[in-house]
Amino acid sequence: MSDIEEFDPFEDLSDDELDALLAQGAGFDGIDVEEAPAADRAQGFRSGFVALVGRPNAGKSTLMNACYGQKVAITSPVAQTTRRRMRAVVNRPGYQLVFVDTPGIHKPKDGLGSELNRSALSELNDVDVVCFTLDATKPFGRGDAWVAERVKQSSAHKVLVITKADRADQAQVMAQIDAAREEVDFEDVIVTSANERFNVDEFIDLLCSYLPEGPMWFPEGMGTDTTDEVQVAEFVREKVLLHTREEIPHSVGVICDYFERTKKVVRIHAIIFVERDGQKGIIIGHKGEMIKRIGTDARLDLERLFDSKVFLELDVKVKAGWRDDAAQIRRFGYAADE
Ligand SMILES: Nc1nc2c(ncn2[C@@H]2O[C@H](COP(=O)(O)OP(=O)(O)OP(=O)(O)O)[C@@H](O)[C@H]2O)c(=O)[nH]1
Repeated sequence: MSDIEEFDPFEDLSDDELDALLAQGAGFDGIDVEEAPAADRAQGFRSGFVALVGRPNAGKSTLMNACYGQKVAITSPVAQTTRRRMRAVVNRPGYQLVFVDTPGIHKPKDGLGSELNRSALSELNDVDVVCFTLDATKPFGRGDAWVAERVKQSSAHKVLVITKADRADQAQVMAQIDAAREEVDFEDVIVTSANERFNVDEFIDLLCSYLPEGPMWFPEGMGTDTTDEVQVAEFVREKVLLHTREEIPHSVGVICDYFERTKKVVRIHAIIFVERDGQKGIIIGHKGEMIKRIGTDARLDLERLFDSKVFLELDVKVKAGWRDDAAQIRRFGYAADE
């Protein structure tokens, strides 16, 4: 066994050691926006934060990626894919928009679910614009009304964003708009399809029109404040979500505990945590086929992301009941105040 394989942040490290590791960026968001470098800008520069909120699966992450022009947040058909507030910076001449993708707001079934809700709701008053994302293909339900009620209480500008218009007819879209408008007095409504890039640029222009005068929060060229280790953990988790079914996706947490970039190659080690031995067996698969598939798919994505050859090594470990354990949720980086 190599040193890397023996490394387990949950079992071998004290809390202090783990904190020191995390401070270096292992698995967690790195930059505090408050301390982000603010470049001097000519007067009239406008900037601000835009939160995408809505039910799980509404298409928030896909829309943010489309606005950014590259994959920064993972997406999947599995509800509650997003567990971290991911930020993506979009620059336009005279403007800087910082998108904040939030976890889908839902009725929580465990500690993790409650934490995800807290994380999403905490953004509502911390941003300049709140975008209520509403899936055009699903009828407006009680869950949507609940989210709408929270949006209504936000002091930010409010925009209704209908998503997945490519899969809905006009009557469905109109019904969604009418239902949402019954709940909230939106300042604007826009119908989009991230998949077909329909109204994506128009959406960005619309958001820019709401931005207050402000500094450049992130230097040009910095697209996200997410660390390499967080990107790795998220991309690996996405492949688990895409290749597994039923309870597995919700039981999985991933941490990247080794990341080394040289001129020629990126070497990575990540651990996939599940809650039960049976789940570990499913992730590994018959003769290791499943873990191999997850690893290959994640590696291909990471090679694109880092524009480099990547060596990715994965381990699978069991951490029973982590979703109801606040300390573990925090260690994965899924806590609301991360
Ligand atoms: N047809 C179509 N599908 C879309 C579009 N946008 C998103 N989807 C699909 O909808 C599903 C959910 O998308 P996500 O972007 O992960 O949704 P989310 O709101 O971030 O979900 P959570 O992480 O659960 O909060 C995925 O299967 C996407 O491919 C779109 O414009 N058109």
